[in-house]
Amino acid sequence: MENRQPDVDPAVVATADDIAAMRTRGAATIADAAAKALATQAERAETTQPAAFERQLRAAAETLYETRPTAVSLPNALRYVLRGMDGETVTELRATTIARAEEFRAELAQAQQRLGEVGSNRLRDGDVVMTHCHSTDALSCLEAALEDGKEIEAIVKETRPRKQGHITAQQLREWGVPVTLIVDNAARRYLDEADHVLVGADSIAADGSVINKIGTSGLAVNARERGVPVMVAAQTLKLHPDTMTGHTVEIEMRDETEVLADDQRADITGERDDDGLIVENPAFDVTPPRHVDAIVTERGQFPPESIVTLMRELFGETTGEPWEP
Ligand SMILES: O=C(COP(=O)(O)O)[C@H](O)[C@H](O)COP(=O)(O)O
Repeated sequence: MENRQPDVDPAVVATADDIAAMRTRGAATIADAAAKALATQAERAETTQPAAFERQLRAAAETLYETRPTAVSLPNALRYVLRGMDGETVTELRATTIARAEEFRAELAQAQQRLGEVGSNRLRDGDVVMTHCHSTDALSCLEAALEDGKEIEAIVKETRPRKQGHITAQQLREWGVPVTLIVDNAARRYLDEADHVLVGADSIAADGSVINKIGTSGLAVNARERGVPVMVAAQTLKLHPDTMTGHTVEIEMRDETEVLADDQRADITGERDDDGLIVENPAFDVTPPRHVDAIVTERGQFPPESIVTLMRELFGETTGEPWEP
């Protein structure tokens, strides 16, 4: 990523690059990395002027924010850290910002653990869980169930085009969970063997819609038809405050080469200079609340339609750009 903000520390630009290129990915992990990057910016900001310090922190937040548009955990993390930036001198501003970032990261880890315990209560000994993509919140539920001594098996969807299902399979095998890895197209067939669908979320809208990895909505529709409950594991950090005032969540469109490499495109188009072949690569989709049974958060589980009550309690009615004072 080009550093258009001259005062932004190279470490922050590197974090932003990692998020944009998906070397750092998944909503909670992105939020954690962003908070850490703001702490680094605070540590390294070279100025004795409080106003300049604040400007640098806001520029760093903007650089991080511009990486990927869908996971609201990113602006929520930036907003949380910047709201803790307080003091009359650079020394005070630095200390409060770093402390706030550390607090955010600790709370993130705690929330994930608490959420896992709640989600685990929905799982019974011997259950088979179908997963989509790789979600640390969803995995936390499985980890807690295993710690409770429950035997769990998993059917893991590959998750084209980036195959994050492999990361899920790797983690589950490390924990000793029997894993059946399937291509996405086989999900409906294998739903007959599943007791739960368990996914994470990048954002949750005020009406209870769940925005998660592309393919989640189709899976949820099929699960409903098959009578398999759909559980969404999402810390309250995934609640999207702007949706309370009618905004929609932007769905990231990624590069076509993730779907079709240049040589594969050439195989299709041959010698033609073919602009009639269009490849679309949306990274996320929207699952309507009627296809979701429960949203599991660190504050308990909620039917999707009631999530707005929690959002109002947590965010009030006002938001703005994360870097705005
Ligand atoms: O859709 C994805 C990741 O998409 P990508 O790979 O494109 O970032 C995950 O389900 C959510 O981010 C939740 O993850 P977590 O529970 O870890 O926050």
